[in-house]
Formats: sequence, structure tokens, C-alpha cells
Amino acid sequence: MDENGILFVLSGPSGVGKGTVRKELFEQEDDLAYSISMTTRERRAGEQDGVDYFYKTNQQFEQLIADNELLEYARFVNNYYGTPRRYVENTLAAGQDVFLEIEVQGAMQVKDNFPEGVFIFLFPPSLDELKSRITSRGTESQDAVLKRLQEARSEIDMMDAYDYVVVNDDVQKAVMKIQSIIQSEHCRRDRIAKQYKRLLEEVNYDA
Ligand SMILES: Nc1nc2c(ncn2[C@@H]2O[C@H](COP(=O)(O)OP(=O)(O)O)[C@@H](O)[C@H]2O)c(=O)[nH]1
Ligand SMILES: Nc1ncnc2c1ncn2[C@@H]1O[C@H](COP(=O)(O)OP(=O)(O)O)[C@@H](O)[C@H]1O
Repeated sequence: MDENGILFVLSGPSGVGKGTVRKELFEQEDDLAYSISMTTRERRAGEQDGVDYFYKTNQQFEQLIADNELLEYARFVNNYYGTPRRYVENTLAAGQDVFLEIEVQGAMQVKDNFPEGVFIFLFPPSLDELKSRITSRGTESQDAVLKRLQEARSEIDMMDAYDYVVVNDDVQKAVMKIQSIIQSEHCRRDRIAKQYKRLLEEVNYDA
């Protein structure tokens, strides 16, 4: 019904379950497009190029920045991460919703460019649970885990800039809450104002 798709942005501290919740959401939603990010981070076991991320060298990434190919980018724990601009702009223009899973500095850049975007913050049930999730995932060195936990504090400080907060106590419940947010945003009067104005214009009162 909307002319342009809606841009949804999910952030939250490392280990809160963004990837897990996002994957489950995409199992259930067909009308949502996931924007695969670019990163210079090393590929983790089980990750695939072009599925989880597009893996780039520092030089390649800096070229993407120079060519204005990124909608936003940020450095996070010594690596670059960024969102491909054309994919997001073209998909939204084609009327499809786009979903980004990115950290807070990048999300704030997106907010500058797309203030009409919908910003969702995934929150841990407790800090102890966050620590145990990120440690038990077992994908990072001890040093990288520590750095991610240090980042968590400043990420949580940015929560006020988000429209919605979803606690990830249970994956299915968190997914359902995000689905409700998506549905609600599609019903917002200001988003469908153009459509109903057109509809009213079409009504012929003399007939
Ligand atoms: N700014 C920005 N952040 C991103 C992007 N893609 C992923 N991230 C974020 O970068 C952070 C680190 O991601 P990752 O290395 O996969 O670690 P994980 O969050 O611990 O699984 C997470 O907060 C991601 O959401 C992107 O395109 N732009
Ligand atoms: N609701 C949840 N309850 C328990 N464990 C969870 C939940 N959500 C995610 N996890 C686990 O926490 C760890 C971190 O999740 P992940 O999706 O990789 O986080 P992020 O992408 O935010 O860094 C993973 O081992 C995942 O299986």
C-alpha cells in the first residue's frame, strides 16, 4: 500500500541476539528484504560471503567509502562495517521494506538520512545474561569478547534515540514483537496519507 518501502533498523549490544532474532524473523516474513552488510571483519566458521556479509579488505572498503557506495559505515572493535547504499535505495523505491541489523553509530547516520525509518533496539534481559550469551557463542577471542562488552555500555546509552525497545528474553516472543511493530508501522496514518487522499479525490459525490 505504501509507495516506498519502510526502512527498519535493528541495533543492540553484541551478543543480545540480533542475528538469531533476525534469522528467525526472516524465516517467517517473505515481504522483507535484508540488506547484507560489507565488513572487513574475518569470516567466522559457518559464515558465507554474500549471505552473512560481503567480506572486504581494508583497501576495498575504503574505496567503497570514497565512491559514496555506503549509506552509512562505522568502525566497531577494529573493523569496518557498512550498508550498501544502492541496494537499500533501490529496494525501498521498488516498494519493498528493508531491514538493517547494524550498530548504533551507523544507525544514527541512517537516522540523519532517513528520519522516517523505524529504529528498534534489542535489549538483553540482564547484563549477566548478555555476558553469558556472548561468551557461550564461542566465536570470539577473549579479547574480542571483552571489547564487545565494553561497547555494550555505550550502545545501551544510545537507546533513547530508538523508537522501540524489544527485550530478547525469548527468541519467538522477540520476533513476534518485531512483527507487531512492522504491522503497526504499515497502518500509520501519516505513511498512508497520500493513498487515502487519492482515494478521496476519486470519490464522485455527484454520481
Ligand atoms: N554500522 C554498521 N554496523 C553493522 C553493519 N553490519 C553489522 N553491523 C554491526 O556490527 C556489530 C558487530 O557485528 P559482528 O562482528 O557480526 O558481531 P556480533 O554482533 O557480535 O555478532 C554488530 O552490532 C552488527 O549489528 C553495518 O552495515 N553497519
Ligand atoms: N532469547 C535468547 N535466549 C537465549 N539465548 C539466546 C537468545 N537469543 C540469542 N541467544 C544466543 O545468544 C548468542 C548471541 O546471539 P547472536 O544472535 O549471535 O547475537 P548478536 O547478533 O546480537 O551478537 C548465541 O549463542 C544465541 O544462540
